[in-house]
Amino acid sequence: MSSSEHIVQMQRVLKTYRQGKVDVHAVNDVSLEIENGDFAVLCGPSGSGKTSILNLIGGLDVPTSGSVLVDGIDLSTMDKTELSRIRRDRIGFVFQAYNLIPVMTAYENAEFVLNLQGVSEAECRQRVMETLAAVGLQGLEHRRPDEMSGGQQQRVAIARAIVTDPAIVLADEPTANVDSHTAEALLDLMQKLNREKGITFLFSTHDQHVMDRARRIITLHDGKIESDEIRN
Ligand SMILES: Nc1ncnc2c1ncn2[C@@H]1O[C@H](COP(=O)(O)OP(=O)(O)OP(=O)(O)O)[C@@H](O)[C@H]1O
Repeated sequence: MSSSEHIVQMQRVLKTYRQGKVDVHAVNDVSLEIENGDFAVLCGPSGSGKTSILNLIGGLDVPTSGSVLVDGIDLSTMDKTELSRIRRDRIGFVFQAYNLIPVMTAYENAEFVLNLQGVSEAECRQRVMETLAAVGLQGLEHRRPDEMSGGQQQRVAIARAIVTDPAIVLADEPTANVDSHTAEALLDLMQKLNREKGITFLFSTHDQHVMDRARRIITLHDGKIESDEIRN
């Protein structure tokens, strides 16, 4: 398989954190490739390295050694400005705690990054309205986060993550703060976006609902890949 079919390539990645006098290998010599268009899950016990891996792929953290390529770009060769541009333009993030800007409406939260990218007002409007409709928020554009349910807020977060047409969406426990009915609806939405728009999703989760939907389940233990199952 050529590298262009891999949206993520991690080669012999080590991430070591110093905790007091002890070195913790949060990611311990992990090599991992994620295919373009995949719907993949990182699972494993608490502390096994799921968030650390997402942070490395998302350019929020740098490896102690080894390399991380996203969409063919070696993140270690990027300076801070280039890295924040890659994060802004090529990677969508969805977090457990939604991380919306509280004083902004759903529309403004989804629009924010497009403004940073310098997209024209007319194009912004079209893309934001289309994306909010795609995540089922038509008519709620003017609501602020505190006027929406947890599930609706997470839909705004998903809209914000996909409105820029990223290479990959990294979702760190996206269903952890919603009830199981809402979790299923959010997963329906993300699966639809994956199927219809070809957006690659990589999740970290403890949630069986998420694992049940995954095309690939990568299980971590003590910073290492314990098993890697591809399902049809
Ligand atoms: N910033 C940090 N400083 C020190 N140690 C860290 C840091 N981030 C993570 N660790 C350690 O690295 C290991 C892996 O943590 P990580 O958060 O990646 O695990 P996780 O699988 O996402 O856990 P959880 O399911 O609880 O979110 C843990 O031992 C954790 O304590």
